[in-house]
Amino acid sequence: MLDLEYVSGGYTEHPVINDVNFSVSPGEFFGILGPNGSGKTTLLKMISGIIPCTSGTIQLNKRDINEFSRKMLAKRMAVLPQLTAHAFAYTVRETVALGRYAHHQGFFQSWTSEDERVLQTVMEQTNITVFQHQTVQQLSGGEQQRVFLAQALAQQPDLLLLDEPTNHLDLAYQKNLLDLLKKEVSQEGLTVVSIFHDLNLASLYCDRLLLLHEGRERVIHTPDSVLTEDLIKEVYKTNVTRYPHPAVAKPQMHLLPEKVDGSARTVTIGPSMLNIKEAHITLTSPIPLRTLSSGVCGSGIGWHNTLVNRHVPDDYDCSDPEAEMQQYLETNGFDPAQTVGMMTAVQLADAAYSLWEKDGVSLFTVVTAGVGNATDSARSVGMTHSATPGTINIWLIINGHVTDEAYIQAIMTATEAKAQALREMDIKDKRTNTIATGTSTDSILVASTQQGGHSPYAGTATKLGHVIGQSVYSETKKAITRYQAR
Ligand SMILES: Nc1ncnc2c1ncn2[C@@H]1O[C@H](COP(=O)(O)OP(=O)(O)OP(=O)(O)O)[C@@H](O)[C@H]1O
Repeated sequence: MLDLEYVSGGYTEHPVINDVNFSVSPGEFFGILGPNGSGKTTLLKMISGIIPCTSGTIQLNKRDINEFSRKMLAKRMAVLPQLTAHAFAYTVRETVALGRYAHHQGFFQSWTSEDERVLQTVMEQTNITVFQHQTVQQLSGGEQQRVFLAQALAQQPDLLLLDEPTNHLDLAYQKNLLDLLKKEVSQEGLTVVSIFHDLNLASLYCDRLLLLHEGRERVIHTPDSVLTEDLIKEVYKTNVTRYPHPAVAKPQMHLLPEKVDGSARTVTIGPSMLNIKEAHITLTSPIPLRTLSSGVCGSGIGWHNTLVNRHVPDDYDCSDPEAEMQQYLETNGFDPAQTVGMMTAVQLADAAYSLWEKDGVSLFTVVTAGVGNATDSARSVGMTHSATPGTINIWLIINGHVTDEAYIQAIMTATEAKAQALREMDIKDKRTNTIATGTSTDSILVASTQQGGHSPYAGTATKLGHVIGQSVYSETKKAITRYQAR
């Protein structure tokens, strides 16, 4: 529906836009990205006909935009400009009603019931009906933005051009506006071409992205292909880290701030930070640790500075252990937002721990172990619960910088070492009478300071993996021996 071929142009004899080519299909949400001054607004002005091309062609529905009268173009294409100071004192209703002008035959055509229906619909969609009798200049920046979007929607265009539509909008209205546009795109066939500064919003909402660099197209593709660390670093000249959105299959880019405060000091997590009491073992780190855990609280991936392994009675039974644990942490002065919390019925005085420093690896390993619920994972039938305590909780805190792969391999290596300790100690699944591989309620945490030495991998072929395997094997055996002696 929109085709640009070798488009160049700008404000002076030196073009801002150079040889840009792309096509947008009907019903597509197309995003334009690029650093300040890369030519995004200039390109949008050229598409809307405000600035002429010095070379190349812009076609709308296979017709050159220069062949359209202003009014004909306004019926097909609406523009939501970057918000500027609006001095005029029209009411909100009057401002939105101006959007219907393109649909009127002559200047004096009377207001029709269809005009009124569209006006009411777009004011409701943008949530501005309550302001309709106020003047635009009485509104906040975000409210004004919604009024001008309503005006653009009132034009009922096929193509909507937007210049940073979420500028001035709070979080909820950013989402509302983009959800509304997406709905118009997918249900009504509207085509949207929008400039974005927020790469993550562009990733979430756009079907394809054009990345402009110094007035030229650097790449046009899906968010997955455009939002790569290398491309963004090259074009925006800043370091970013790419991560998947936790709930949507779209990439998200995270800025990496310079370390300018005391967080740059190197910390070694070790036994001096461990506090073993009858009720709980805690480890308090002076810096947040990057954690991956199966704890009751703080599970999954996160950053936490407190680790808690709490003693519960053997008959502990609770319908909502997460809420109960949260309550426990708060009551005992821990901030649940910064804490990974686990539980065990074993006596915490029997915990085994050591700081392992070997081959350039520094690892603090803490294990509490009971084997009352020992289970052979190859033959398990689900939760088993005996009268004796039976959980193995393992903490691995790496004094170093590790990758996501290394976190996963660390869990794998630790689990293998735990299974080997159980095998050598002849710990059996009581139900099957086969060697146990763990217990039915085991938990694990891998944490790292993300400072110092870098370990990309933690499988058994690596130095880190070697130390993880040895330490888990050895501390698990020690903890089980103490448990059995009790
Ligand atoms: N009216 C104008 N007259 C002359 N030059 C202009 C005009 N408007 C913009 N420019 C120049 O054109 C270049 C591109 O500007 P443009 O506004 O298109 O960039 P942009 O990518 O939209 O930037 P931003 O992200 O800052 O909004 C800049 O170098 C700018 O100085």
